[in-house]
Amino acid sequence: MPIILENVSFFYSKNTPLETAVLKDVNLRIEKGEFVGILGEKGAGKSTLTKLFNGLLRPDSGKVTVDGLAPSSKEVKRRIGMLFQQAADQLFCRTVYEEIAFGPLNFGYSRKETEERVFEALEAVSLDRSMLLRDPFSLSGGEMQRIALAGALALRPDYLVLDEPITGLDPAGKAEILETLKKIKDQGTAVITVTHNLKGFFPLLERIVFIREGRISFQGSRKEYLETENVPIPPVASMMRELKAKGLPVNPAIFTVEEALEEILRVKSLLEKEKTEK
Ligand SMILES: Nc1ncnc2c1ncn2[C@@H]1O[C@H](COP(=O)(O)OP(=O)(O)OP(=O)(O)O)[C@@H](O)[C@H]1O
Repeated sequence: MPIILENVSFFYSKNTPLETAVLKDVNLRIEKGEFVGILGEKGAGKSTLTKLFNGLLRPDSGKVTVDGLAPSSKEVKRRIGMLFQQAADQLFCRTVYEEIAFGPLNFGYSRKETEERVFEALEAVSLDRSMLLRDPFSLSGGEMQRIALAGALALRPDYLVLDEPITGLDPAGKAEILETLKKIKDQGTAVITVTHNLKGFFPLLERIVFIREGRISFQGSRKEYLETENVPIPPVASMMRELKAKGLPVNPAIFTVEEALEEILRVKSLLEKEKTEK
């Protein structure tokens, strides 16, 4: 069963002079196993939206359910793993082991079961067991992010919700997290990420939800997204669009640099063939 939002509206500081309507009549359904990108301008309401999924915030009107359960239930806290923007802010234990074990122990799993989950989660984020006794704060930004991710994975969530998970990481750290997320999704966990980083995420997204001023202004596939006006698109898609506008018969619905190269070479050989035939 999915995460379902029905006619959801949300205000900060409701019934005060500072009242701000952030989400307006949002309808959304996220299925298990999907890779969904939540995009939109700054302040559009993306982070607020994700906080409704697991009850960190409650809607002022409308309804949120997760597999038919209320977001405030403890089971939903297990089913939805959350990872916020600055992973370091989410870490607070003395060792990497304690950090990853925190969730399972808190949910009452035995020491043995917890240990199994710690090892499994560490493997999922491609880190070595030699790391377990390290102080999390002695790690690189990318490693810290992966430890925070492992902490969320140790509860074997059905949905992983991330807010700008690669912001601030170096290129190697970004690539590691993207690869890990792809693996997690391939194993059946839904990955839902708020991001401005289209370059990194676009090739992975199966569905895009675009928020504009608190409303969903678009939801659909990457291909449909690229056909939409007034939305930011990845640099590679923008280049293909320009080539098409210049009269080259390229397919503009391209998501990765590798595909772009292949498409450009295809068109090049097509044009050369046409020229020799004339
Ligand atoms: N705790 C809060 N109290 C009052 N207003 C808030 C609070 N958190 C966010 N807001 C406001 O709500 C609106 C939506 O914020 P939100 O963080 O959900 O947007 P966002 O789309 O995630 O933005 P960004 O891309 O900049 O992270 C913004 O105008 C923001 O200033």
